[in-house]
Amino acid sequence: MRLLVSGGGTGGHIYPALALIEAIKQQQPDTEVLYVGTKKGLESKIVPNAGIPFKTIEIQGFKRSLSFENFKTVYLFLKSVEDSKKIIREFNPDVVIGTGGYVCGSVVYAASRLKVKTIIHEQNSVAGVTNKFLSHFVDKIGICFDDVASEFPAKKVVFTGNPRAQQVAKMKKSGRLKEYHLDPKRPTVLIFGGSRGALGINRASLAAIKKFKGQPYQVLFVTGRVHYDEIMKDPLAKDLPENVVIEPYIADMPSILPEITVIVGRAGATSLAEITALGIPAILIPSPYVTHDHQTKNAQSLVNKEAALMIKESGLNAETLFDNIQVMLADPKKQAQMAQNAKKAGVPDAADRLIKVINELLEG
Ligand SMILES: CC(=O)N[C@H]1[C@@H](OP(=O)(O)OP(=O)(O)OC[C@H]2O[C@@H](n3ccc(=O)[nH]c3=O)[C@H](O)[C@@H]2O)O[C@H](CO)[C@@H](O)[C@@H]1O
Repeated sequence: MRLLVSGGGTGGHIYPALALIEAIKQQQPDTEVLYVGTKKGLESKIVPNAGIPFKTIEIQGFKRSLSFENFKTVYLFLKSVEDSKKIIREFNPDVVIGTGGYVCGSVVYAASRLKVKTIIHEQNSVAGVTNKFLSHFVDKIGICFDDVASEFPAKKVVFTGNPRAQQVAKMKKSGRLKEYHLDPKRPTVLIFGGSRGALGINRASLAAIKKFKGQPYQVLFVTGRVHYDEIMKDPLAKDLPENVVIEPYIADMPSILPEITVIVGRAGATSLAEITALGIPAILIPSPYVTHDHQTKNAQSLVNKEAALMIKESGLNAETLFDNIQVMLADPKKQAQMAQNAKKAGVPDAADRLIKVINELLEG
């Protein structure tokens, strides 16, 4: 099979694509893959590092108000559709898959104009702007939350779950925490604010560091690459307690997740797919800065199943962060129940489900 994938901007759109590619290559080793992203998005680092052929186009998102920038955006969109067509003609894919982010808008649209088979994957409980636009042109739409189905043409929608879940579900404890100078035998709290880090979570975590001192658990606090230097300059990050480690980014998150006792983080859809794939108790702090507040909706779906706790960003500070961690760590019964509930919400065969959609589309 010749597979062209596009999705980017943030990790939440990139890692599902990489997980899908990994699963397809396992099942159909002669598959040829090309990934199309932008230079500016995280994909320009993550995808070549994963050894996947990568090409870029130039694109930018629309501003909400009428502005000169929007004319530039329209120009860039039309140009990027032409550039995408060139790449598609050269690569000659059997199918083009978009996993979200502005970049896949141009690529998948161009593919549909060239009559190439197309699929989009929507990770969230609220449809992204790009996927909503593309839903009129594509053949199939893979979703991860039932709620989002009503936003798309019904006959195209298939519930697949997020392929990243399958990649993570098969991971076992491997002692990798040692690489971060942590003890794999000690309960571990992982704090991170999605793929780019989150200022609010970073501030509260920084202010909570002194409280973590002497606790029976250890804390791996991941700041996000762009925030790391600033955090490390802060006096609160000096003389860290022996049980706190600060890192800018975890390149191979699936390898450490099985060793994590509790996750504190945003409620990005791909993070939630990982949490539910393994059944990790979580304290979720949804980003209030995303379209239609979709992270609150993502998080609420787990809270309703008693699979996670939620703190609103407006109520987040060192005390609420620390107190929620204490409550969770002090109650193994609650942890186990939450883990079980989370796992029930997981879709550990999501990549296989999406591959089935691809195969059926190609056969049909
Ligand atoms: C601000 C924003 O627009 N966020 C969106 C973005 O979030 P974001 O890109 O943060 O996505 P998610 O939280 O869903 O996923 C983050 C991904 O990055 C990985 N990771 C994170 C930190 C790290 O150090 N190493 C690492 O590998 C996680 O394991 C996970 O696979 O895409 C998600 C999926 O469409 C949406 O639900 C989010 O609302």
